[in-house]
Amino acid sequence: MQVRQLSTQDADFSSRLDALLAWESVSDPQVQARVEDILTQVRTRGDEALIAFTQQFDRSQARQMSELEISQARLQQALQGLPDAQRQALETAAERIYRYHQRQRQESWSYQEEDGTLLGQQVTPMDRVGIYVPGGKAAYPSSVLMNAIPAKVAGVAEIIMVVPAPGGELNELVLAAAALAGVDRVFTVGGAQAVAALAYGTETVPKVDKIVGPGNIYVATAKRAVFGVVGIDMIAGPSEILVYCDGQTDPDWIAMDLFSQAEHDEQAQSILISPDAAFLQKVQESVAKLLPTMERQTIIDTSLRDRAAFILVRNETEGCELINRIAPEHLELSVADPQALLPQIRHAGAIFMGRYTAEALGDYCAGPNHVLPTSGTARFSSPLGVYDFQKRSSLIMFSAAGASEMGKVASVLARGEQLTAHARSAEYRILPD
Ligand SMILES: NC(=O)c1ccc[n+]([C@@H]2O[C@H](COP(=O)([O-])OP(=O)(O)OC[C@H]3O[C@@H](n4cnc5c(N)ncnc54)[C@H](O)[C@@H]3O)[C@@H](O)[C@H]2O)c1
Ligand SMILES: N[C@H](CO)Cc1c[nH]c[nH+]1
Ligand SMILES: [Zn+2]
Repeated sequence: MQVRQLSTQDADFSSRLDALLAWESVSDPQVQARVEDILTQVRTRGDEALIAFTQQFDRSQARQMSELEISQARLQQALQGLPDAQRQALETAAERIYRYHQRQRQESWSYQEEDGTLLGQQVTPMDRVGIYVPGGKAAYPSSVLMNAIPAKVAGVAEIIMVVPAPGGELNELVLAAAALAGVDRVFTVGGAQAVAALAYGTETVPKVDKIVGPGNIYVATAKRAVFGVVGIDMIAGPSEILVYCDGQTDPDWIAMDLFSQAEHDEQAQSILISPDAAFLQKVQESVAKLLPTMERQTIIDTSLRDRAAFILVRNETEGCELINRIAPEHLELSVADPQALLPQIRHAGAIFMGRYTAEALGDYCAGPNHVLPTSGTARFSSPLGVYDFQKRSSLIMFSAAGASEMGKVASVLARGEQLTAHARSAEYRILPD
């Protein structure tokens, strides 16, 4: 297995990189068309279509929605039945995620002007959110915690979770994580049909205000399509890792870090950038050596073949420019002094600093959220956080004196816009001299 080798000095470097990064390279017209059809069917036929797609894509035997909902008693049973080591690991991760996210909570604020006018912002939690927990090619109890804990910290009243259960098989850790995090309802449906059910509502699945969470390209494409009907957090599609290395880290470590994201999905993307050509070659040798030892060799192999690249840069500055252009979901700065590089990094979902900071720790238990923007959307999106579950309303309360003063300003501007009802509404409140 030879990973694609690029150099910034190649004449066609830019176009080859663009092709490799393009959203359309994963969400192609067939995916788009299939997702559109699924959304329409679930919107118009509700539960019936949801059940049919779950049979088709997840090999489910279910004939009615009651078979696709997991009771609270079953969630608790999963939590009580966990082996000690798993329960402890889950609780440690949950506690660290909770502690980190508590710092993100935004509070309402206001201030008063000299004439008594009050201005401010009232922060309120969302009423009902849908969390997508992936489950096609792997089970993700960690994603239950990463989705639900910030929603809880924000004070969301009702959390509806969807998770596919291929072949009808339930994952005990996923159910236990839902119990631990306090999820209100769990439906074992996935893919675009689950996104549609949450966005439009069905006879059984309640319509939510916002859908958050990661998923494969069908999920990411569906979330993008329903935005506007509901809120979404971001595009959190197939995983990505970009490692920048000065050439001094053990090449086996770097190869495994690249595998760690490639093993999620054939469409995951792993990129290594270095100014050291000999090091890139060494990592290539580590890839060849380690790949046959991997349980998910086939997925990793396809992902590396189709979507990976090793990129030779002239120097560190050029490396940082390239990082910002790619705007990866995960960035590892595997260098002696990562903090010195930090000021040059503007676009990355999460930045893992230093040779010891394997991205995998962030996936489970560092504390920050692992739901992160992909496909270059880290240019304008942030990690999932408490702020995704909070809304802000502006607060405005004029005193009589304040309304009089600002009434004069508003009147001039309104008349400039030829909106006389606006002008006269403001003028009524102007105090006589
Ligand atoms: N960016 C992030 O924050 C983040 C975090 C965790 C995981 N991930 C990504 O989430 C994804 C999880 O993917 P997964 O597949 O394991 O689980 P998933 O739950 O995202 O997708 C499974 C669903 O995809 C649908 N599907 C699969 N093939 C289909 C087809 N041919 N036509 C229509 N629908 C189809 C099915 O409905 C199935 O239920 C991976 O890409 C992983 O990299 C991203
Ligand atoms: N790397 C994923 C985000 O792209 C998150 C995850 C969960 N479990 C393992 N990894
Ligand atoms: Zn991962």
